[in-house]
Amino acid sequence: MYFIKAPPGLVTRYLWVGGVHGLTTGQLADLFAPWGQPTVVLPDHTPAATPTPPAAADQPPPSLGTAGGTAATAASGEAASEVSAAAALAAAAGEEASGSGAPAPTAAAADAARHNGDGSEPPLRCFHAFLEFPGEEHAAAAAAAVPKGGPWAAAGGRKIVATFADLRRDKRPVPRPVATSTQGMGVPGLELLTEFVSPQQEAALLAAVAAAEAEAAEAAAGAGAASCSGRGGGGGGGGGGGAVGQGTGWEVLAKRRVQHYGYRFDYLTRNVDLAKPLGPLPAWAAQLAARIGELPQVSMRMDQLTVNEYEPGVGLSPHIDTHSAFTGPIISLSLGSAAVMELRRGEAARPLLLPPRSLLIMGGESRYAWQHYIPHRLSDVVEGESLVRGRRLSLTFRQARGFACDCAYPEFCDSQEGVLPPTRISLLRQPQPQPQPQSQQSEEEGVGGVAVAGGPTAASVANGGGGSGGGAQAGAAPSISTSREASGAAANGGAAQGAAAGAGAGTSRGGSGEDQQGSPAGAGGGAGGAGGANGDEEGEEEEESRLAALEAEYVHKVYDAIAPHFSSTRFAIWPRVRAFIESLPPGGLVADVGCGNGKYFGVRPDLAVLGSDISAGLVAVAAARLHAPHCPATPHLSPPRAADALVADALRLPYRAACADGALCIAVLHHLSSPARRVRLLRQLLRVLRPGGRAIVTVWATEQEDPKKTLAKWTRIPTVAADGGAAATASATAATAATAAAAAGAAATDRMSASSSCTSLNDRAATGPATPRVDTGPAEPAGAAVAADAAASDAATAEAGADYFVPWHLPFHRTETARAAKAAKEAAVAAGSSAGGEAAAAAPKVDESKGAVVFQRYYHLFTQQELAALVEEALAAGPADADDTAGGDDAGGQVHAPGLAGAGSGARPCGVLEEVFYDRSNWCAVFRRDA
Ligand SMILES: O=C(O)CCC(=O)C(=O)O
Ligand SMILES: [Fe+2]
Repeated sequence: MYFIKAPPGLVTRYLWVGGVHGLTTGQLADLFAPWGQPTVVLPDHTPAATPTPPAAADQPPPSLGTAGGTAATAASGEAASEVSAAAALAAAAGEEASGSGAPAPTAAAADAARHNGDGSEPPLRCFHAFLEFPGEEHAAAAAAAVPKGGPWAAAGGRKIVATFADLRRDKRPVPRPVATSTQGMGVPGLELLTEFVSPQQEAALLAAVAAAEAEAAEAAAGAGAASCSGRGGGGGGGGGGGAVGQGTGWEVLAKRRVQHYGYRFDYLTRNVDLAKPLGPLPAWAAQLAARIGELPQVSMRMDQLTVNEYEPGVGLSPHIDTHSAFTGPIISLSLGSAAVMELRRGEAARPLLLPPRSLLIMGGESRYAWQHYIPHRLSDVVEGESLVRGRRLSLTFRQARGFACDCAYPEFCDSQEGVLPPTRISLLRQPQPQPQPQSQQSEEEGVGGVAVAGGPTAASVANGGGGSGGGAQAGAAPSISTSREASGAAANGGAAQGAAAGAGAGTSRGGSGEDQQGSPAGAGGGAGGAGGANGDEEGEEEEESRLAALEAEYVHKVYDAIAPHFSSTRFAIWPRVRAFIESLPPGGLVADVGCGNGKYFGVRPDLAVLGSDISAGLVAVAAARLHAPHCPATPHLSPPRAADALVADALRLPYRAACADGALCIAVLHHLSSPARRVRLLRQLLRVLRPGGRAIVTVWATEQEDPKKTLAKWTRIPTVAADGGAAATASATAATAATAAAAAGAAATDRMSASSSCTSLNDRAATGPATPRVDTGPAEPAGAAVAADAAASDAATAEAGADYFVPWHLPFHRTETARAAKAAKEAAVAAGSSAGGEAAAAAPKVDESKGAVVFQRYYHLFTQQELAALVEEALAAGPADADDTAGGDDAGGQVHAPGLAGAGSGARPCGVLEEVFYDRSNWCAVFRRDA
C-alpha cells in the first residue's frame, strides 16, 4: 500500500502534508485533531504511527514552535511521492526542503527515528507524511484550514502544505512472508485448523455444492416460483416458503459465483434480509455447521452459509464482513485449492496460506477490525515455492444478527458511530435518476407500503409545494432575483406573511425596519393581521411558484444529480441527533423528514422510522439501507419493517396528523427559500407530531466554525424571498426574544468552539412549564444568564441570516460517481450551449481544472435567534392543517388559534421550544408539541 498525491480536484480522506520535519507523529496528529483524529502514516510504510507516548521528562519532543519554517514551500506540481521509502524521502527533501540544510533522511533513519529507546517519540526526519482521516469531509476541512503559502500559527509558525492523497494498494510487489499457521501472526482471534475435513468429505461437499443449482431450480419449480435461476444476481430472496434445504443456486458476481443458504447475502447492502429466510440449511451444510458450531472457539449456531467459487486468478476485495449483518466469528472452509488470504489492519498486512480442507476461524478482533483479502493471483509464493492456484471453493459460515453490533471497534462498525460508507458496488448500482414526469417518479420510487398511496404526495414532488396544480412552472428559468427586484411579489408575499404572523403570533413583524436587505416586506408585515389574507393572491402564488422553482433547481435537482456521491460523504451519526433519538420514548414512531440516505434509521432498534425526502436519488439510497436493517429485534419472526422511505415533499407530508412521537429534520430547513416556507415546514412537523411528541431541527449557522473555508468559498446572494428580509427574528415575541436571547447568551460563549454547546431554555427563561431536559451537554457556562438578559433586549434587532450558493463538486473521474458525473457533465455542456440567460446560469458548470461538475445549492444560513423565532412562530401558529397543500401560505386562514397575541397577552402556543444549541456550525432546535 502506498500513497500518491491526488490529482487536482480529487477529494479523498487522505492528506499529503509537507513540512512535517521535526514534528513528532503525535504532534502532527494533534495539529490536525480538530478535523477528526487522523492516523499518521509515514512515507516508508512501516506500520502506522502509534499514539504519541508520553514524552520522557528529560527529553521532551520539540515544541511545535521550535522548528518553524524549515520545510515545505509549496505543494504545487507533481510531487514524486510514490513511495519507495528512500526515493520518496530523497525526492521530498529535494523538492520541498531546499534551503533547510537538513540532510536527506534515509528510510533507515526514519525508521530508527520512530521510537527512541526510552519510549519517547523523536521528531520526524522525513519531510512529508500522510494523514488518514475518518472521512473526506474531515480531510477537506483540514486541508482547508491549512494556510496557503504562509506560516501557520497553530503549527508554531511553520509552513505546512496539505493536498489530498490517494491510497493505492499493491502496485509494487512487496515480498511478505506468507504464514502457514496463525500462531505468531499477530492477528488476534484468528485461528486456522488444518485438515478439518477429510479428502472424502471434501469430495462429497464439492459434489453437494455442484448439485445445488439443480436442486434450487427444482425446489423453485416445486414451489411454483417462476423465477429462481439465481443467475444474474437478482434472484434469491425466496421468502422462506420453499423446500427444505433450498439455496439460491449459483449467483454470478463480477468475478466469481456464489451460493447462499439460510439467508441470501446482498452485495448491494452488504447485509442479509432477516425477514426473508431461505429456509433451513441443507443436510450436508447443516451437519458441517453443527460441527463447527460445537467448536469451543465458536460455540454458536451458524445459520447462514455463503459458498464462494474462485477460478484461478480470482480473489476477493479487502473487506470486513458487515458487523450489523453477522454476529460472532466468521468461519471459512477451503475446498479444492489453496489460496493466500491477507489480513489487514491499518498498515499491517499479514498473509496466511489457506490449504484445502482447512478451516479458518475469524473471531474477535480479526473478525471485527481486520479486513480479509484474497489477492487476484494465479499463484502464491509460500516459503519460496510457487503454489499454482486451482479452482477453490470456500464455505463461509456465519450467524445472521438480529440486533445492533456493539463491538469494541466502532470505527469499523456500521451499527456504531463510524458507520462505514457504502461500498463502491453499492454506489455503482444506485439507480441514476431518470428525467421523467415527477408525479410518476414519486409513485414509482415510493418504496414500501407506508403512506405512499393516495394523498397529495405524489403530485407534489415536482412542485416543491409550489402551487396546487399549477406546478413548478418547469419551463420557467429559475430566478434568483432579489427581493428588491421582485418588489411586486414582495409586497404581496410580505402581506401574506404578515397575515400568518399577525394572526398566529401577534408578532412584531412591523419592526422589520432592521431588514438589511431593504426588503419591502416590512410593508406587508405592517399590514399584519387578517389584512394580509386579503392580499393579492395571484401575487402570492407567483411568489410561491418562483421560490418553489428556485428550490427545484438549486436544491432538488442538485441532490438528485449528486445523490450517490453526496450519500457517500454522509454517514457520521451526529452525537446530538443521536442523543435526541435516544431521548424518545420506547417503541415510538419517528418521522425523518429530509432523511437523505437514511443514516439515522438504525440508531434505535425499537423505533419505527418513516423517512421521506424530496430527492428520489437519495431515497433510493435510503431504501437500499432498508434491506440492511440494523434494527429488527426479533430476527426470525419476520418483523415488520422498522423503517421505510418515500419520496415526499416536506411541505406536504403524506402522514396522518399526530402520528409521530418524534420528528427529525436534519439539514433541510436551510434549503427552503423563504421564512413563510420554513414556517410551513415546521408546522408540518407539528402536525405530524402527537401531543407530547418532540422534534429536532438543525440548520447551517451563519456562525461557521471556519468561515474562511466555508463562507469565503460560498457565494453570498441577495435574499431570494421577497419577505426574506423580514426573517423571523423580527417576529420574535417578547417570549421569543427572551428564549432566543437566553440561548444566544449561552451559545455565544462557545459557539465558535468545536464542541457542542447547548442551552436548555427552560432553565434560563421561564417561558413555560418545566419540561424534561434533553440536553446532555456541558453545564451552562457561568454568566450565561447575564448574557441572556443583555441579549434579550437585543433580540428585536437580531440579524437575520443570509442566503448563499454553496458549491458541490461532483468529481468525474471517481469510479463510484463516474456515471452520475458523466450525465451531469453532458447536461452541463448542453445547458451551457443551448440555453441562454438564467437557465444557463442555473446549470451546473464543468470545471476541468478541478475535474468536477460544479453544482450550486441554495442555502439560507441562520442566526440562532432566527431559528428560535421561527420555531416560536410555528408553535404560535399551530400545526399545519391537513390540507395545507396550496402553494401560497394562506396561514391566515389556517391558524388554529386565531388572534393570538404575543406572550404578554395570553398567547397559547401549541408547544414549547425546549432548547436551541450550537453544534459544529449548525443551529439546532428541539421543540415539543403539547396540544
Ligand atoms: O473465500 C473465503 O475464504 C472468504 C469469503 C469471504 O470473506 C466472504 O464471503 O465474505
Ligand atoms: Fe468475508
